[in-house]
Amino acid sequence: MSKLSENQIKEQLKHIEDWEYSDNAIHTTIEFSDFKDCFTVMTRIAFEAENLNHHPDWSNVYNKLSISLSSHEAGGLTEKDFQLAQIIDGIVS
Ligand SMILES: C[C@H](O)[C@H](O)[C@H]1CNC2=NC(N)=NC(=O)C2=N1
Repeated sequence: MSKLSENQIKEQLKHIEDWEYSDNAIHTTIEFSDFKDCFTVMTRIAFEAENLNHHPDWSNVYNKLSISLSSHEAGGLTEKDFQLAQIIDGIVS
């Protein structure tokens, strides 16, 4: 999958909520009421990521989940990153 141009990235950013673009990746932090809720969502995201064969760089501390998406093989952002971001938005909203 090919790396998106800056203009394509700008267009794609309109379709996702609460993600910021920096360092060739998109990032978000989500807060839950507790660890159990957070890990439940992480499990759901993990199944979607496997399905897409596209995986988040993420970290979790108690009720907070920080996610960065980029396409390692393309060395930047591809449509898959935005596809997964939209799926994550759907799971958390
Ligand atoms: C072999 C397999 O297709 C690759 O390693 C996939 C798996 N998941 C991936 N996830 C992400 N975020 N970027 C990749 O380039 C990537 N590549």
